[in-house]
This record gives sequence, structure tokens and C-alpha cells, in this order.
Amino acid sequence: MDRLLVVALGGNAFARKGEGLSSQWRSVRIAAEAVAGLVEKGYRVVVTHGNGPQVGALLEWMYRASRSPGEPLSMDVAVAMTQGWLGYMLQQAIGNALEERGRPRRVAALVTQVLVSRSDPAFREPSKPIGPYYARDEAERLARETGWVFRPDPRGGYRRVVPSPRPASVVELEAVRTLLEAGYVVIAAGGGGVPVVRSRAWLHGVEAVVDKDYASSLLAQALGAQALLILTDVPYVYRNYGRPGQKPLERLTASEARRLLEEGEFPPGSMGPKVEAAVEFVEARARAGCMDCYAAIGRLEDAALVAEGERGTRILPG
Ligand SMILES: NC(=O)OP(=O)(O)O
Repeated sequence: MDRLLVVALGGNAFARKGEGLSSQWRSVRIAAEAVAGLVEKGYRVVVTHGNGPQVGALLEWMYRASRSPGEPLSMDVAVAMTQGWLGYMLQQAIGNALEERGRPRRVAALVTQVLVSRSDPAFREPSKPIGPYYARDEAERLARETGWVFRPDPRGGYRRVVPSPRPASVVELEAVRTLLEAGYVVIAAGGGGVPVVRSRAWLHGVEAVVDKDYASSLLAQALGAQALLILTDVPYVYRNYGRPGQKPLERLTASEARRLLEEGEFPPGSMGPKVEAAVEFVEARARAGCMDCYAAIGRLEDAALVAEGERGTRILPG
């Protein structure tokens, strides 16, 4: 689709360590201004968003509030709840920013499911960090109490990890396309989409949280977007991140980025999936003949500059 951008907003960019709802609104408003600015420049925009901090918090709140044993909230329903939570905030804030610019309030958040495979090995190896950061003793106590799995996080502390299968297709793809064609900014595939499996004509939710970067890349490929922008809380992709010789990467070809991925330059569960999702998008669009399609990774606050190639890391075909 001509001049179509898929803009993926990181769940961590909405919920910085130790900050609450007012900080989320601040981040949502920054994102909304950026999205409205892109609409003003003549782009069609699909917004996707992460939910790692929020879905983990919801599951923990429900666990603590429950009086009966077992997990009182399934992960598919928790993901759908975060689509409502963050979708509402984005829908309102993007609508406000559009109306302030004298544009119609055409913005809609869509509860979106993604198909995953029941045999995906990710179900046996929880890897996706969700929820708050815990001290080691607190994580160990919760693990004993609940059976949840915790791992040390590269940002410090411990986080719960859950299965994160690869998304194979977006169930509501035609609804996204229809809303785009009617002139809407569409908020879709929030939290990577609600993970579902198919049994004949039936879809069923499963216990997993899909990576929003892979889901955003898949959606951007399926829609034939011009670009995939992944906005997070760091301004660039770096070589030697957090080590001596740390260096921001401004431009990468898809093959350079793939080589760095294979060399283990980008950590799994953080920058790794973003770079891989970006590379997959660029390669797929190049195979479809779009040689000016690109992906970019940068900071939420720099959204407009990232879209224009003045900040952030841009990944190009080649
Ligand atoms: N679902 C997901 O990938 O969320 P985060 O981007 O917040 O990790």
C-alpha cells in the first residue's frame, strides 16, 4: 500500500521502570503527536504496540486478588485486556492530536488475533520477559508460590518469562485493510496480537505473549507497507551496547544487520527481535520488488525524526 507506515511502539517506552499511569499518558501523547504529524505529511499509519510490562502486571494483580488457587486470568484474555487498555489511550490521544490539526477523528483500535502453531517449540521454552522487575529473593518466592518462570534481565533485576511463539498470520487483516482504505489510523496487533490456534473452524486462545516486533513485521509485510518504524526507549541500535566501544549504527543493509544478528551482537528478548523483525520486513518487501521500503529503529520521543531518516537506525535492502 502506497505511503503506508506501520509504527510499532514498545511496551517499555510506555512504562519506564518505577513509573505509573501518568508517565504512560505522557508517552502516549508523544506517540500521538508523532502519528498525527505523519498523517499530516500524507502517510497512512497503522500503529502497533507492546504490552510486556502491562500484561505481566495484570496477571500479577489478578493473581494477588484471587482467593482460589491457580491462575485466575488466562494469558490470551490478559493480552486482549492490554489491547483495550493501551488501544483506548492511543485512540483518544491520536484522535485529540488529529482534531487539534483540524483533521477528522478517524482512528480505531481493533482487537486483533494472530494465529500461532501449537507445535511451536517456544511453548516449551519461555523466553519473553513480561511484567515488573523483581529483586532475586522476591522472584524466587513468587516462582515457588506460582510456578512462574523468572530470568535475570539485561536491564537489571529479574522478570517473569513466558512462551512467545512466532505469529503466522493476522486474523483481522482484512478489517485493518478496510479501515485504512476508509481513511482511518488503525491501532492493531497490540501486544503482538492475541495468540490463537486453529482447530478446524474454531480459534482458541493459548497461554503465550507474542513478540510485538514480529507481529508488526508480519502485519507490515501482509499490508505491503512502505516502512516499519520500531520505536523504543533507546535512540539507536548499537554495536557493543553497554560495553567499551559502544557505537550507534545509523545505516545498515539487511545483510549487514543479519550478519550482526548471527554474531550475537543484539541480545535476545530486547534488541535482537527488533532487528530480526526489521530485517525480515525489508527482505520480504525487497522480494516483492519494493527497493525503497525500509525499517527504522529509534526512540519514541524522536518518532518524526526517525520517520524522516534524521535519527535512529535505518535498515535498507541489500
Ligand atoms: N508483546 C510485546 O512484545 O511487548 P513488549 O514490546 O512490551 O515487550
